[in-house]
Amino acid sequence: MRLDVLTIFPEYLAALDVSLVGKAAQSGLLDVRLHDLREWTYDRHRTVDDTPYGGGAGMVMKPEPWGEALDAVAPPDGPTQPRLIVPTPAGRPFTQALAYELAEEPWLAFACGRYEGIDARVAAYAGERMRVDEVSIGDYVLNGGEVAVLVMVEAAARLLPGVIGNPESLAEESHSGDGLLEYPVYTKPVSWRGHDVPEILLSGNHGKIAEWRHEQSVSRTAERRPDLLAAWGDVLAGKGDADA
Ligand SMILES: Oc1ccccc1-c1ccno1
Repeated sequence: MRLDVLTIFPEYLAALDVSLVGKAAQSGLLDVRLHDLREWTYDRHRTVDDTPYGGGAGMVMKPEPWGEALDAVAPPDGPTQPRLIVPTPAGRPFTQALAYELAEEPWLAFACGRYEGIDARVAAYAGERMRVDEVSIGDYVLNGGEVAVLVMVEAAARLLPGVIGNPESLAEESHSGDGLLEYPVYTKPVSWRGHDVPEILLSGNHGKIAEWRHEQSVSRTAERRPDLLAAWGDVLAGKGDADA
């Protein structure tokens, strides 16, 4: 998978050089390319923003540098085009399902907006030749898209074959296939500062352990994410697909 990240803070993405994503890049599973948007500015101050049409506070990222950067990274006459992901609080929610989708893509490009956002014509222009998804990683506001890119790249890259040691562990994670939150986990020592490991986990009865873990997942989901259980309630009532 090729990953291009366009940003005015390429140093922010240095985290992509460490841990699992860094190892994947070193092993050739990922081809990570960082681009400083200011390479496509030509004035003395290397300006990337300007005041918003229609008034309002803050600044908007100018379309010209973005258009030239996208054309340089993904030439319009090139044989293939990337799927462009634009992190924004106004985007569709980033979910584990979308992470799996992105992990299937041969080429992803990420456009990191700052200020009040990127001139809307940039997504329209890119959409003339590539798939463009505006994506939010949650209902809160950041100063820029770089953090969101780190989140999405890690969530997708870890799903690539060969990136994590034991792919079986993917099946039991929160938001994995069954849509429930994962159960609590324990390791040695069996007793620690007055807290003991639940007896069932020491029983060796794998059927009972699986049952207990499922009960824990359901109770955690009901307590912390009743919205996920509601989705399952609809499925059980034959009203739809929990993954929708
Ligand atoms: O708050 C943001 C500012 C810029 C780019 C992205 C975001 C964001 C917030 C939540 N998901 O993405």
